[in-house]
Amino acid sequence: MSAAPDVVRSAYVQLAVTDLAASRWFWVDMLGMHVQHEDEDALYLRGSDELTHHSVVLRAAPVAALDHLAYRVRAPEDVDRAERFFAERGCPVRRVPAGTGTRGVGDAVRVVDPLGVPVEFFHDIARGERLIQRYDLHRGAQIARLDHYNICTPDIPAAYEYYRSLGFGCSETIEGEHELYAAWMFRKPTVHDVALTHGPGPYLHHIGMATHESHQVLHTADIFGALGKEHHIERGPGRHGVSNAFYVYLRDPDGHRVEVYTSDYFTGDPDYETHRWNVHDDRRRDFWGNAVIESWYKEASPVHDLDGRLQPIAEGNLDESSIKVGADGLGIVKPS
Ligand SMILES: O=S(=O)(O)c1ccc(O)c(O)c1
Ligand SMILES: [Fe+2]
Repeated sequence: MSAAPDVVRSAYVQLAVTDLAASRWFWVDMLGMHVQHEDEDALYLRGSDELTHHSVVLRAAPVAALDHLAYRVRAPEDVDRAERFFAERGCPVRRVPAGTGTRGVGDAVRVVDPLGVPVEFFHDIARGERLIQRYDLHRGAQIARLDHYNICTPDIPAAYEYYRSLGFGCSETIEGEHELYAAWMFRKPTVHDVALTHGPGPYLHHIGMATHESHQVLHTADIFGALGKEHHIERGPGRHGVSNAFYVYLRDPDGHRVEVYTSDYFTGDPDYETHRWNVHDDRRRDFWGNAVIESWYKEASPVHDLDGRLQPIAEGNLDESSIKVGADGLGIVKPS
């Protein structure tokens, strides 16, 4: 088997959205992302810390779905490695030469990975102006950068092994007596580039966008409330057990879930050890034991194949939301 591509980080997501103007209001006016390019077909957005062309592409389409996730790889040769790695595993693979794929991105390869998720691997990408200290342009949620993806898949152990084969570390897990319910996997030295959530899939559960400060997470909730748009707030604000991050979950106009997320921790030492949570610990999902709204477990975005067709869904065999533990808030009996 060929060597895995050297993945640097989760780099951008392309979402199909049904109303570009409504999406622009949510992602630009409310989240404060910067427009690198826009036309009648798509918006190319980035956070204030991001020096590459975009981290979110919103493509006008009749049906809302995930077009693809994208990982940046360390060198151009890693695009070739990715093509070989996935072809050898029998995955659908399509080379996307520079100028034929997503605006701003160079030579790339797109695959449907073993979990059924459409993923692009690229190295070359156009640069954007340095906005890190353009505080005059920071607004709304003041999103700094894309931090992670969260995907729903019915076989977490298999998904864990797949991402380990790509060289990802595992920062934290949620485990039952015999079951693995969730895992957080990283290449960049933070808690995750991708989280694996048990459930029917493949689905995109959410995109995690990082801010620098917890007050920006609180401000995000306040501005949605101030505008009478509180229905876009789904869960939180709160403090995660897993990752220790401060968070609020939003739903965009198409229902795509976005987490505004800050203050997780460093995972870059070679001997980092996975932190394991028991599924019966009601601090795992919310460190203060707050309930997790059922929609957070039950709703997610469908994903496309390489031709833009919706992928079939496989059912899962575990249901964490059925665990009668404080943090899930579903008919919960608090421990005495
Ligand atoms: O709810 S969890 O504490 O499991 C959690 C941790 C980190 C995340 O990014 C997340 O979306 C959810
Ligand atoms: Fe997240």
